[in-house]
Amino acid sequence: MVSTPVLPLEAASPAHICPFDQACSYLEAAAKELRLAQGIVEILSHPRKVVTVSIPVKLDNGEVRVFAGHRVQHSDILGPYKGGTRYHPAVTLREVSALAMLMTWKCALLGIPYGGGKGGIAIDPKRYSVGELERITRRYTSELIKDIGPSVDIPAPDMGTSAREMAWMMDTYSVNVGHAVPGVVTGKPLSIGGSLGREMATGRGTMIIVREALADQGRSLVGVQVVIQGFGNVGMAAAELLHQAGAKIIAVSTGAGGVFAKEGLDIPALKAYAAANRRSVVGYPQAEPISNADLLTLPCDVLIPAALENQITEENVNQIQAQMVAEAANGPITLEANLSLEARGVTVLPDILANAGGVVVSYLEWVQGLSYLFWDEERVNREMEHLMVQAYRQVTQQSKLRQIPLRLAAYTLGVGRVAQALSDRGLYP
Ligand SMILES: NC(=O)C1=CN([C@@H]2O[C@H](COP(=O)(O)OP(=O)(O)OC[C@H]3O[C@@H](n4cnc5c(N)ncnc54)[C@H](O)[C@@H]3O)[C@@H](O)[C@H]2O)C=CC1
Ligand SMILES: O=C(O)CCC(=O)C(=O)O
Repeated sequence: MVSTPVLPLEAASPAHICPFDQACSYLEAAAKELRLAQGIVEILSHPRKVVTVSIPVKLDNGEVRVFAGHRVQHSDILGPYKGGTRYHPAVTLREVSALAMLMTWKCALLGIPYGGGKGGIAIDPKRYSVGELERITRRYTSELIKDIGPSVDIPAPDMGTSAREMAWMMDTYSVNVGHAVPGVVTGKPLSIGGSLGREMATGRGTMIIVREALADQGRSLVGVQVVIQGFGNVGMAAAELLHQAGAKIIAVSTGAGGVFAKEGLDIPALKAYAAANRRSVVGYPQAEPISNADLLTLPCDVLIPAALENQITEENVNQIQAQMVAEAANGPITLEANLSLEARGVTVLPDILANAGGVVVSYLEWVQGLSYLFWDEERVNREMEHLMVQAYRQVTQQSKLRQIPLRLAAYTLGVGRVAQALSDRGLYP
């Protein structure tokens, strides 16, 4: 359906795992369900702006390297572009474009006044010193100076970045424009206008959505067996909060491998172990080692992929034994695998709902900053929970009303709101 090649810089990856093609397929499915006009779908199938920059940086050893950085602005129909900044070696323009599109539907679904954007640098941050990462981040920000801003495009952390990178971005932007602009990024340190609760927000949101979905099945979190792939910002927060709520986290993993304990892991102890071991859980003594592949297929009540895209594919979907999969990561299930899980009656809680807690608290951070009024953590968490539960209820109602799976229900809500705004603004001829 996409008629013009808007992402000419790279060849598409194989169709079944190209994240941008997958994102377009979900858009098309929602558009078909909503019977949207062809022109609207055509407009929404293309990112509005695609920026790729070269980032030349002198490394500590004197060598000069050039990294590729991207920022994709998918839609600003509902407000400024909003979305994280990813540092990972597998970052490509097509991946960032897919993630930007997901942000558009996510913000619309949650009812927050943003469009969708995403950024990324193709780099393995673990291989660079703090000084090198700072120089790379500052140069990336300088290159984007005309494209970002508190009412234009507001970056935040994603995989491989954190409050530290957001502080460098905020400082670089502020120095360039000549005055402090805290609202140019969210997920900042508290010292420069960050919000309480942002660090745990994405994992907290996932915990809330899993809790609500279990409650709809007449179950509580207590004693529920959970497996989590990824033990970074999102996976660790989800693990901690689910553990506190009485769930049994039986396995978690990082890129280097995972750990498994049938009776449940001691999450605070594992967190301390990872903090002392370069964020890896490998070698944690109170559990058995397990590979990332085997972890995904463990029998459990809830599987939470919280790392990369395309982890549950046609190859392993038939081995997935979880009764519920909550997508804390963006796009961890391929199109075909998703259909297969849905056909088997597995409850799939889609990314644009299950990981929306992060952008919701980013929004609350932006609102607090703009109003120069900062809230306590209890209020931030309460406001976030309200928006998450409201969106969950809307998705389940839509699913029942239209007799469609939760993912399509979430997409019809997100896409439908953007399409309505597009039409109301008169941008559709
Ligand atoms: N940080 C945020 O606020 C948000 C993040 N997300 C999504 O959540 C996912 C994770 O992001 P973060 O936790 O922020 O990243 P992070 O960089 O803090 O942590 C990533 C974790 O995944 C692990 N990992 C990497 N490759 C892996 C592999 N092949 N197998 C298993 N584990 C692997 C890493 O070791 C690390 O534990 C991403 O898909 C991101 O887009 C979604 C919404 C908001
Ligand atoms: O907090 C934000 O603005 C964006 C978070 C994000 O990148 C995501 O939800 O995928």
